[in-house]
Amino acid sequence: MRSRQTFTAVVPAAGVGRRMAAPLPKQYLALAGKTVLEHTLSRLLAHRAIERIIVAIGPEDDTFSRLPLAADPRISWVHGGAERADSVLNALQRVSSDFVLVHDAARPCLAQADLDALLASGTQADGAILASRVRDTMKRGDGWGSIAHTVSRDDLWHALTPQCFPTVPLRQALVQALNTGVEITDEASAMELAGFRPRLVEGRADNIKITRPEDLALAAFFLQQILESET
Ligand SMILES: Nc1ccn([C@@H]2O[C@H](COP(=O)(O)OP(=O)(O)OP(=O)(O)O)[C@@H](O)[C@H]2O)c(=O)n1
Ligand SMILES: C[C@](O)(CO)[C@H](O)COP(=O)(O)O
Repeated sequence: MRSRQTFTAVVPAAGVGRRMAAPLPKQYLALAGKTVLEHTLSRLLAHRAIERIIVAIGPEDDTFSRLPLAADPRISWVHGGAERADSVLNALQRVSSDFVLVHDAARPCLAQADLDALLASGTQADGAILASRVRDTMKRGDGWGSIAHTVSRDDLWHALTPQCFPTVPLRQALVQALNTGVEITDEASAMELAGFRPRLVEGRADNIKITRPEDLALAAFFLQQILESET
């Protein structure tokens, strides 16, 4: 990464957290004294190359504006959309930097060293994503609750976030993918469909996405470990 390169980050935070089965959206659940979203935003703002953050929030969200961080001049917000990709695209309309980083609000356990590594690779034409190697043996189900076959785990990765891309190609790729109706669950999927080959940057497996109830306590532990290791 060129030493002066700066980035805008987009943080999709407009989900309802169905799988979390919590009384409020998971990005606002309490984690180590703050909300999940505040930790995620703080992780990004702690990096000198992150100049601005655009947060996509839900249409009914009246919590974000009450967070102390919402007053930070580097942070602005847009309304999200029906799917994660729509939320990201809404935020991308406000991005003017050459490169953009997209990071899930539900991933607070982001280590600065991983962010450094991603930003160093993300300024190439095809972009880059943080990813962690699959460790378990992987099975494909037959749709009826049994194993169809075992999937080779050679060079098989979990796609994580942040994901970093040139802004204009990403915006175009997302529009194109959404118009084709293909399910897009991360930004790299849209870029791949548009013919790009994003780089895989190996990151920590504890950069988990808080998705199910058991993830919150795990995230609290991982976040504490990461913050202690960075002081
Ligand atoms: N329409 C949506 C859906 C999701 N997200 C965000 O995308 C990230 C990853 O999505 P996911 O973990 O699936 O969050 P939810 O959609 O809230 O979870 P669920 O699928 O269990 O409802 C989250 O930070 C979520 O807030 C978003 O901005 N807009
Ligand atoms: C973007 C992502 O976190 C990469 O693994 C994942 O695709 C988000 O999926 P979700 O179903 O929206 O949580």
